[in-house]
Amino acid sequence: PALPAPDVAAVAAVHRTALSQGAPGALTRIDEGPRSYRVATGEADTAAHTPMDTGRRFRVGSVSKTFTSVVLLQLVAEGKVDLDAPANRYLPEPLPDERITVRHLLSHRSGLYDYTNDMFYNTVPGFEAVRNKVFSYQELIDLSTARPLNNTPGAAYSYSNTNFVALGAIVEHVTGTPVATHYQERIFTPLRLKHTSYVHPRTTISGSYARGYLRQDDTTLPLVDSTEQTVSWAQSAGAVISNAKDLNRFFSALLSGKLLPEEQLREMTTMVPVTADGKQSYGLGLRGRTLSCGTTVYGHTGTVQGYYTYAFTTSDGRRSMASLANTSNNGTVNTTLGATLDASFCGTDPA
Ligand SMILES: CC1(C)S[C@@H]2[C@H](NC(=O)CCCC[C@H](NC(=O)C[NH3+])C(=O)[O-])C(=O)N2[C@H]1C(=O)[O-]
Repeated sequence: PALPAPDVAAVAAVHRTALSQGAPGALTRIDEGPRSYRVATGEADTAAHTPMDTGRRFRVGSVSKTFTSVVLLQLVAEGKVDLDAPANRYLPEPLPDERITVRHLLSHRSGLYDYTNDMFYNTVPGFEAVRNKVFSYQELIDLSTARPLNNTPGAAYSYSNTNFVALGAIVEHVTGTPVATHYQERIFTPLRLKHTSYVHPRTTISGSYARGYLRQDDTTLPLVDSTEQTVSWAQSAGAVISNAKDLNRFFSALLSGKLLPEEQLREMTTMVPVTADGKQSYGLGLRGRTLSCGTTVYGHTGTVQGYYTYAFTTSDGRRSMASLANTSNNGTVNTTLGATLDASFCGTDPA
């Protein structure tokens, strides 16, 4: 059945609410075949008072995990990696539990502790301590394995950046090629994602971009401009830079079968509920959300210092939406921004 037309006025209202809650700016772009709907609100740069526009690039955070999952699943299709083999078969140094499989990493069921819980316990000091640091994959994995597993491998869903750092290490160890090359040759170039890049450990964003503003734990203090950073604390778990048009093209291509063979796309989109109401689910590097109108959309969310992202598409990839608010450490804004999904795919304000 055809989806109702996007409610662009409702998208604009969501943006205005996000700004009232502390976001300097917001943008949403919806693409459906040749049609696009664009809404930009507030400022991309609060010092220069530059207006936000929907073409601006931004750090996508954990939306990067879906790019990493596509690379990994292409390697599975090429027979280079077995989803249900122990991850240790493909790693230079072993994880502490042989039972952790590649599939456990992709579905956040390994139990590996998320080192960012400690790294960013104090938001701004934690960020300032790492914003110019360069980590190896192994250093990040070691931070995680210094703590016990959250759960027996496979026994529970427990989201952890460590999983997608380990997957980046697997890609590089198995192929001898950096993840940046795989992203470029397997995804960015074939899909003509001209505004998408992986430039770790460079700290600057090229072209036209939105600056990001991190809210302090003492919310009475001013926002911190967090735009320039290596994102080395995340790498294959969060360091991709893109824009709304490219994210829409990526998720549309993915769900319409242009990036993975049918078998691997079926594995990726085999979703497991992760909330009690069953409205949120996780597959392999892919989030599912069932909206107020009953439509389920597939994509990922992202939180990186100064940037909240939602990037989702319909099960057939016909309609895609990407939304950004250029602030973070502000859960109210993050929740508010999520209402662009209902406005974009259900055509109504959320009930
Ligand atoms: C599961 C998430 C939400 S967290 C995970 C990843 N982002 C991070 O792990 C960064 C966490 C610290 C970010 C920082 N917060 C603090 O420092 C709080 N003390 C801020 O808000 O900028 C990402 O992206 N994922 C999101 C996702 O997948 O949606």
